[in-house]
Amino acid sequence: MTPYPATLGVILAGGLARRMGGGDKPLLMLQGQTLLGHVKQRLAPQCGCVILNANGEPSRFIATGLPVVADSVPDHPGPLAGILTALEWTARNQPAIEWVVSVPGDTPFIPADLVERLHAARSTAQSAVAYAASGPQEHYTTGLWPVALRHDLRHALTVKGMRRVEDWAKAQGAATATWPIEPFDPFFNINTPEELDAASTMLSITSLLSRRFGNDGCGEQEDCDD
Ligand SMILES: Nc1nc2c(ncn2[C@@H]2O[C@H](COP(=O)(O)OP(=O)(O)OP(=O)(O)O)[C@@H](O)[C@H]2O)c(=O)[nH]1
Repeated sequence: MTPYPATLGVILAGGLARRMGGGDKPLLMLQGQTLLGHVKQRLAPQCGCVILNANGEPSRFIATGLPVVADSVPDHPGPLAGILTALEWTARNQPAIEWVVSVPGDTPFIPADLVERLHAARSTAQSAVAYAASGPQEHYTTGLWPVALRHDLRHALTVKGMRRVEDWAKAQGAATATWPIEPFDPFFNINTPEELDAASTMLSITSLLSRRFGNDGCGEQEDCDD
């Protein structure tokens, strides 16, 4: 039983990965596991269920065991489309769940207390939404969004032409939850081959630390029917 309301997790993998040279960046391998596998392993214990937002042929993600949901608006308008897709999917398929947390598929070190602290931040600030920060850096795509705001978001995206998650989050009076960047940034994200190498080094260090000092909070998720 979590100390916060039931929350669906969406892993955002709908981008074009241009800086990586295209292809499915979340399927790149990081020490024997895909980036998606790392993200899922950290997110699943925090959420009632997890879905994958990705475009194109869904069968290439079959090994993840996650429901794959394509953008509900056309032409790759950016991560807001992935958030909208998850809010609408949840309203349709998991009507008892009122919250969605979004995490990019290229961020393999998300914290084990992500969802708990995002809920705490929006509840303390009495805000409708919350997003993550680390040190001075804000991570708008790692955020907590109420399913009830799906109509507002669809309007912002398709009628007003809004594109930046930052703009929509701030229009809702977003709260922020901030994590330290020492010993490393838990929202380190991978855009280039060099950053994939850096992540491998970071993973070696965290594995060593968790073997020495204990559990890293990873576990299994419940079933998530679509
Ligand atoms: N659903 C959806 N997600 C997107 C879209 N564009 C980007 N994203 C996701 O938003 C997050 C941040 O995206 P970016 O870093 O801007 O794009 P990227 O595809 O990861 O990489 P670049 O193309 O190199 O910028 C990633 O999780 C992307 O998968 C989109 O049009 N639709």
